Amino acid sequence: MSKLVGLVGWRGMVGSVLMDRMIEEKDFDLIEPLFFSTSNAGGKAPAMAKNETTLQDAHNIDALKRCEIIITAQGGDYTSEVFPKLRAAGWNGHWIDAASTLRMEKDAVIVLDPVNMPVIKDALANGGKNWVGGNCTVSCMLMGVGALYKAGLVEWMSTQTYQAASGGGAQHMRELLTQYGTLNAEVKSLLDDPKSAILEIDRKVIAKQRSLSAAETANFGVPLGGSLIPWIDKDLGDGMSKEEWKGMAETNKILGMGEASGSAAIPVDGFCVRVGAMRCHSQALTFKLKKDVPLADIEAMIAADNPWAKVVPNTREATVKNLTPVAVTGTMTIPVGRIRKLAMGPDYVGAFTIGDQLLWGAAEPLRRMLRILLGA
Ligand SMILES: NC(=O)C1=CN([C@@H]2O[C@H](COP(=O)(O)OP(=O)(O)OC[C@H]3O[C@@H](n4cnc5c(N)ncnc54)[C@H](OP(=O)(O)O)[C@@H]3O)[C@@H](O)[C@H]2O)C=CC1
Ligand SMILES: N[C@@H](CC(=O)OP(=O)(O)O)C(=O)O
Repeated sequence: MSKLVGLVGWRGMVGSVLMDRMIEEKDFDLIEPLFFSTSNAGGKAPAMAKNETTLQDAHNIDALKRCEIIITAQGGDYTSEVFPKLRAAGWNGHWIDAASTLRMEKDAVIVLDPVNMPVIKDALANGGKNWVGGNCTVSCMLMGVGALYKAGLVEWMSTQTYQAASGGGAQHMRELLTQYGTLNAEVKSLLDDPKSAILEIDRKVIAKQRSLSAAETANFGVPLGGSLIPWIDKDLGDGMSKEEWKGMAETNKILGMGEASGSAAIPVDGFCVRVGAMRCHSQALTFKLKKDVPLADIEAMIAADNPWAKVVPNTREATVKNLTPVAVTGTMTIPVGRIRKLAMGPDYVGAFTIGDQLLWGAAEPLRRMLRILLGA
């Protein structure tokens, strides 16, 4: 008989991408899904439901306890509230979670199996039950350049990110587009007139950006359309943003290095910046390698690492065609381009990589963990 798999958060943004991927990969053929809701218990479950066609209350511990596996993309508050109660009630099933809440717990594994299958297998063998998707920027980065870490070549890495609006959630994506629309409307008549002065357009745009209404900046707090925000997530009070902190903490935990394993952590640091892209996170990487490795070898390692990492030749033509959020959105491909030795010395390598933060950055590692648990 198929395992009963609870699905929580399936209609949210991450959850919807997860459902689409599960349908595409025929994951529902392998499970008996039980759909939960925090807002519509008793309502009709989506079409993927088989025998269990009524939405269950996502706060009902007895209903959750029926499941052998639970996948949640409902959010951190939900995890904080429900997970401890469920475990305290004696539930011993597998918990697969998109939220960051449990990520750094000792008994949780950050799942990204093309990169850390040995870590996952080891945890499974030791009775592991808690599986958490990684931070989107970290997961996309490791899908692209994980080969260099696996080969033990990285002495340190610096990241400069260009993160999409979707990282904040659906409302942030809407807000970005609304701001773009407002700015366009402000100068539409001047744009329509080819003879109008560009500095007049520029003056009107900046005046509008500086006077956007509170409603138009409710989510980001400041304008993002035509601007950028060099701070993502909480202020840790030591000059670092929480998103920047995750870079080193999660990279090392995923790889089974650092605190988790008793080995020295690889330093990873840089700046995380929100830009006006929709759902792809991009990042410029600087590596200090432990030795001088020929570029061709680096490219070959990256290309051979997993079926999704694709080396983009370091030419203008290939880069502008293949290495942009517009090219990557909605695809599983993780292009890695601009790979070149840097002026600082032969051990210094630069690269630029992009990933769809809702696919490899959120949904995909979860459904792949489900497959691992199902042995399929
Ligand atoms: N956004 C991102 O980029 C990433 C998010 N995550 C994590 O995933 C979790 C969920 O994020 P995200 O998907 O952005 O959250 P959403 O806000 O899109 O969805 C969360 C829940 O909100 C409820 N909801 C209320 N109104 C609506 C509506 N109009 N449409 C859809 N759902 C609605 C749904 O619960 P119900 O059906 O019970 O009412 C849904 O499951 C978070 O923990 C986040 O940290 C992880 C990686 C990336
Ligand atoms: N913080 C990410 C999105 C996200 O949900 O991250 P995390 O899963 O680490 O909380 C961003 O804003 O782009």
